[in-house]
Amino acid sequence: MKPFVFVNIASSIDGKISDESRKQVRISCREDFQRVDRLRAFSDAIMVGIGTVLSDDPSLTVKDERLRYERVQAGKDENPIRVVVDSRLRIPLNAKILDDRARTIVATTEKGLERVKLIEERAEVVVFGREKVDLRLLCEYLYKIGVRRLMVEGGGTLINSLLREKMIDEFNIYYGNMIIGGRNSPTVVDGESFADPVRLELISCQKLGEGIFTRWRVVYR
Ligand SMILES: NC(=O)C1=CN([C@@H]2O[C@H](COP(=O)(O)OP(=O)(O)OC[C@H]3O[C@@H](n4cnc5c(N)ncnc54)[C@H](O)[C@@H]3O)[C@@H](O)[C@H]2O)C=CC1
Ligand SMILES: Nc1nc(O)c(N)c(N[C@@H]2O[C@H](COP(=O)(O)O)[C@@H](O)[C@H]2O)n1
Repeated sequence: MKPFVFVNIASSIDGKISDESRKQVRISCREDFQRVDRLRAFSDAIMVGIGTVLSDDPSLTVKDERLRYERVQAGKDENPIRVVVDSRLRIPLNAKILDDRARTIVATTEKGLERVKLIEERAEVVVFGREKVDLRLLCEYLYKIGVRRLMVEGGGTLINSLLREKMIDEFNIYYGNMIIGGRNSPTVVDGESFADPVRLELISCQKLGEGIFTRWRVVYR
């Protein structure tokens, strides 16, 4: 069994999620950040790859105090669980994601065992796989500990692997009113191309702020 897995990501019109510096680019408008905050609040866990942690140093917390309050009223923690996929435990000890604002799970492999003790002082460490984190096992584990809605916020490398494993149920993509360009700028799905393109079904499409918010169901064949 696995959680319902959905991606939420902000893209430029040319499909880029950052520029060639790989630093965080503000693509979403105010309305979209509010939408993302609600989505976070209604998720049980939020997952990112270590590339995103090293580039953006995200906190992955719910920003709106009222939404955190509503979670507590519903018997949940203030913030969803944060999950980092990090094969070699490269996560910096001062990463915001390791602060005490939310429970954090760092998923690693047998290649990441050297730093386990250090990280375990700040987060739960789980080991699935030898070279890359086994995402299927990780998702099964998350389901076992009660995660039913898993929000994946990127980046493109992690999303590619999850798609190959047929783990993603839905994409929520906000297209901001900009072109970023750059052959080496990260995209929504990076890494190797698919021999047979992954097919999607459009669920909805709406103007939001200055951009477009789209939802897509993944159709695996
Ligand atoms: N615009 C947006 O909404 C967002 C943009 N970004 C951008 O994306 C970029 C980071 O993306 P990436 O470099 O692609 O890194 P990523 O966040 O996808 O992490 C990939 C890394 O995770 C590790 N990993 C472990 N097991 C893995 C597995 N089974 N499959 C895949 N990866 C595995 C590997 O070290 C791999 O290099 C940054 O520039 C960031 O700003 C990231 C999130 C959202
Ligand atoms: N929704 C959205 N729009 C953008 O324009 C973005 N650049 C991102 N980036 C994602 O948000 C994370 C930062 O989260 P915190 O504000 O630190 O909680 C970042 O790591 C990306 O995953 N998202």
